[in-house]
Amino acid sequence: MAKEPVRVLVTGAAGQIGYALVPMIARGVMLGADQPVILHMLDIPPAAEALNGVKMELVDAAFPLLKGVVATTDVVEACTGVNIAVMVGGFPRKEGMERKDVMSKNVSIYKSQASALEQHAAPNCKVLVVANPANTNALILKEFAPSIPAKNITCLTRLDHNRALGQISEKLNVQVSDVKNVIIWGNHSSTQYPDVNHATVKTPSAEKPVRELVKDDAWLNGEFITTVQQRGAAIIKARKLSSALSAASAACDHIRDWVLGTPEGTWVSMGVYSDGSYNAPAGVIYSFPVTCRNGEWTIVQGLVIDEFSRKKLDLTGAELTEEKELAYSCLS
Ligand SMILES: NC(=O)c1ccc[n+]([C@@H]2O[C@H](COP(=O)([O-])OP(=O)(O)OC[C@H]3O[C@@H](n4cnc5c(N)ncnc54)[C@H](O)[C@@H]3O)[C@@H](O)[C@H]2O)c1
Ligand SMILES: O=C(O)C[C@H](O)C(=O)O
Repeated sequence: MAKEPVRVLVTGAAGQIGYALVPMIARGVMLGADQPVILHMLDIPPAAEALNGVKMELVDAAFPLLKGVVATTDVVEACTGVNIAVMVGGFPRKEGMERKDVMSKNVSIYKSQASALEQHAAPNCKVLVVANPANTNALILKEFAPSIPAKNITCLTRLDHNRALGQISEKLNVQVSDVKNVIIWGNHSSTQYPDVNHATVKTPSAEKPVRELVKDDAWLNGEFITTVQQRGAAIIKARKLSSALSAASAACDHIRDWVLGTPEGTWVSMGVYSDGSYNAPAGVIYSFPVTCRNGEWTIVQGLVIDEFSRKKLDLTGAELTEEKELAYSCLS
């Protein structure tokens, strides 16, 4: 029997991530090749015409899984009945700006959209915040939507996770699909800590630790980390626009693994409401290694954190605490 369609909201759908993301969702990349979807697309009035153009293209693409499209500038209409909300709407970072610089513009959007989601989304709606500052926008959304369970509100650090996999794959000249269990700790910002201490590569004989294969701790503790931390800025410099296709693809990976589960023996990175695991600050949205099963994520526990890593986990945690304060000062 055919499955009931799932309603997926994409805010900022007329923007560049939106343009890459909505066809992926309509093709089944996010929820599976047998899962019909109804797309809800929200943007602001100046983008209404462009949004309608995206809707026209979705119709023209004749996606078999796409059972309906709502394209609107009305936040209530956009949020009504949605099962999944991918929050991309906001102002992107331009060259030379830190993600914090876009804070005041974006947190107020997340405060008001929190209420709309709380009141109108389907029960148990899963929320992924992509727009920067992603962790803090997600935190504000959580704080101003108190009836949505905290476990349902996440932010995107899967792009950073995938970037780390990509760097290791390039360095070792192995397939990216053979690399797993990197971790992004903390903030989706230049203080994030891409950690390979538990990462492995599938080789013809066995799964081997990344450190053993790379045999270059100076690179792993230096250039590798800064490359991943600065990748967003490098893309902006090269494209004069922030990453879009990789961000859209990572958003699909994030939701797919959350809903359908992570493969056995594999974890992924998600920004989730911190319970203080690994002595990260509690009460911020912090990126942890997680596994997912039955639509729920669980933080992987018991990983050994060495002294080098400890400092980096603390640094990115301190930035999130500071961002939280800044966000509240922007809102007051
Ligand atoms: N977390 C990540 O890994 C990651 C990666 C890439 C980009 N980003 C962030 O994602 C966001 C979107 O990037 P983009 O390149 O698509 O930007 P964009 O400017 O192309 O698109 C953003 C869209 O949001 C719309 N918008 C603005 N305010 C809105 C509101 N109140 N409600 C609904 N829509 C609204 C704009 O009109 C625009 O169409 C930015 O904040 C960017 O920094 C995050
Ligand atoms: O760096 C940015 O602002 C864009 C995005 O967050 C990215 O990581 O590509």
